[in-house]
Parts: sequence; C-alpha cells; structure tokens
Amino acid sequence: MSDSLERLYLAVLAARDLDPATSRTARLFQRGPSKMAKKLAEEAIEVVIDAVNGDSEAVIRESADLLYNLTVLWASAGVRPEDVWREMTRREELLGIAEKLPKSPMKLPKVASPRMASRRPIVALEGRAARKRH
Ligand SMILES: N=c1c2ncn([C@@H]3O[C@H](COP(=O)(O)OP(=O)(O)OP(=O)(O)O)[C@@H](O)[C@H]3O)c2ncn1[C@@H]1O[C@H](COP(=O)(O)O)[C@@H](O)[C@H]1O
Repeated sequence: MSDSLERLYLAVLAARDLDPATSRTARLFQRGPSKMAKKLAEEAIEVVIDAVNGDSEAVIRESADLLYNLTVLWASAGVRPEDVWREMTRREELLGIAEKLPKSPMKLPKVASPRMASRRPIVALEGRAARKRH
C-alpha cells in the first residue's frame, strides 16, 4: 500500500502546478489548506457513514478518496510519505518494547520532539529500584 500512496503523492506533486480548470489537485492547491482540510474531513465522514451502513464497497471507494485528499494535505504541509512511515515504525518499535515491559500504571512518554525519539523511555522496573536519570 505504501508504494501506491508514494506514487499518488508524486502524482499530486506533479499536478500541483497544472491548470486548476482541468486538474482537481491544482484546484485544491489554488484554494489552499483550509479547502484541503475540509475535503479530507468530508471524505473521513463519508467513510464513517458507509462503514456504519455496512457498505464495504462504498468504504473502499471513499477510503481511496480519503487517501487522495490526505496526500494532497501532506504535500501542502510539506509532509512526505516516508516521514509518516518513519513515525509508524517508531511507534511499532516502541510498542514492541512496551509489550516486554512489566505491566505498570506509568504511561510510556509521548515523544515531544525528534531529540526525545532517540532517548529510551523512562519506566519503573518491578522488583528493582528504577535507575535515576541525572
Ligand atoms: N487519486 C485521485 C483521486 N481520488 C479522488 N479524486 C477526486 O476526489 C473527488 C472526491 O470525491 P467527492 O465526491 O468528495 O468530490 P465531488 O463531490 O466529486 O466534487 P467536489 O465536492 O469535491 O467538488 C472525486 O470526485 C475525484 O475527482 C481524485 N483526483 C485525482 N486523483 C489522482 O491525483 C492525480 C492528479 O490528478 P488531477 O487532480 O486530476 O490532476 C492523478 O494521479 C489522479 O489519479
């Protein structure tokens, strides 16, 4: 799926400077981020409605529209697909670690900044004094 999204993202970038009269993507860029956000929200609602109605074929169609509008908003925001894949991988690895940690009420810290991403989460270890950070 990421290949399809990456190809779509490149097509969206290529269409950005086309004639808005003939290119929906160019028209969305001409109208700006708020219009892109409105269209993305509309598509998300359409996916929700079709899913609640049990119309899986419509969910498929609207999901493709949703992903298209998402790649347009990414392009407008300067976000690349690989930026999102990197964050998903980070979470997968973090949750993988979390699965091995003892069950504790302490929530794993959300990464506040890329600098934080390189630091190991501070967790309380059962049966051993937690090492204090200095
Ligand atoms: N993948 C898509 C794509 N998916 C959905 N859409 C458009 O997004 C609309 C979403 O459906 P809606 O019902 O919400 O929109 P609508 O009701 O038809 O019209 P509006 O309400 O938005 O005015 C669809 O009608 C499609 O026209 C897309 N438009 C373009 N692409 C791709 O984007 C690239 C650039 O294409 P152009 O924008 O045509 O240059 C190409 O690779 C295209 O294949």
